[in-house]
Amino acid sequence: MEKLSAAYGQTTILENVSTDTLMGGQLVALLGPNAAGKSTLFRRILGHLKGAGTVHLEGHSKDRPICHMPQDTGVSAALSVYEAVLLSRMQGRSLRVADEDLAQVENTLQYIGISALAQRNIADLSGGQRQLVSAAQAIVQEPEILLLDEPTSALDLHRQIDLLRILRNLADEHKILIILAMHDLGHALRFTDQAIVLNKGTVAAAGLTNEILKPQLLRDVYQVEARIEPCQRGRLQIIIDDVA
Ligand SMILES: Nc1ncnc2c1ncn2[C@@H]1O[C@H](COP(=O)(O)OP(=O)(O)OP(=O)(O)O)[C@@H](O)[C@H]1O
Repeated sequence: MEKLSAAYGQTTILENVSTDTLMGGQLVALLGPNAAGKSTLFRRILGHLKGAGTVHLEGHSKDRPICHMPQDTGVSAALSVYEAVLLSRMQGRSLRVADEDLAQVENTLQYIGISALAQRNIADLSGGQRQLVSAAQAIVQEPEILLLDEPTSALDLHRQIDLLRILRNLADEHKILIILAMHDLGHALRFTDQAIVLNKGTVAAAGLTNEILKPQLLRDVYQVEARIEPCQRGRLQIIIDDVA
């Protein structure tokens, strides 16, 4: 990303957002307070919003390499989970459904742990179940770049960890670049290798997650007094002492 900007009407939201080259195999946390511009940056990367700057995309092998899971996973269609995931798989492809497509839908439902929901109507699911279906709808497309907007916000603790492990695995084994807008800095420390911190539409910090998440940054960006210390098992933990 090179000097990206974006605006809604006359209101500038993103200014001069640049990053180092992001690579397949990385799980990148896109962090920052509410309204910092995370979802807007996804829209700008996808080209849904125009603005100055350039997104350079190199080395991809598909016509549609990027897949996006939006924050709002509201549903309107009366579809089963299986149909919804298959429909996502077929986006931008020929209308003929091949055996491979059906197999990929089944594999993805199993991978995400929602095979038992396959025949349920998506409108009847709980918020967390729906969020897992949305993740499946993105993953089933086998993208090379995956932009996920707070994909664990409706999940219980166990399923948050499950999904983050799945994403880590997708990045490691399938060399997908995954950018994950998220608020849980502990999860960011544990699962992601890189982080981009947005604050008021500009990049406050970017680099290795465990190098940039420091007390000073948490103070400046989140107005929180915190320490980052290893637990007995050596994992970095964020300990909040106070909020301004
Ligand atoms: N469609 C829109 N029209 C006008 N302003 C918008 C629109 N979408 C977002 N904004 C504004 O742009 C700013 C950035 O919003 P954005 O959704 O990108 O933030 P975010 O970092 O994803 O926030 P959150 O963590 O709360 O999801 C906010 O001030 C928001 O009100």
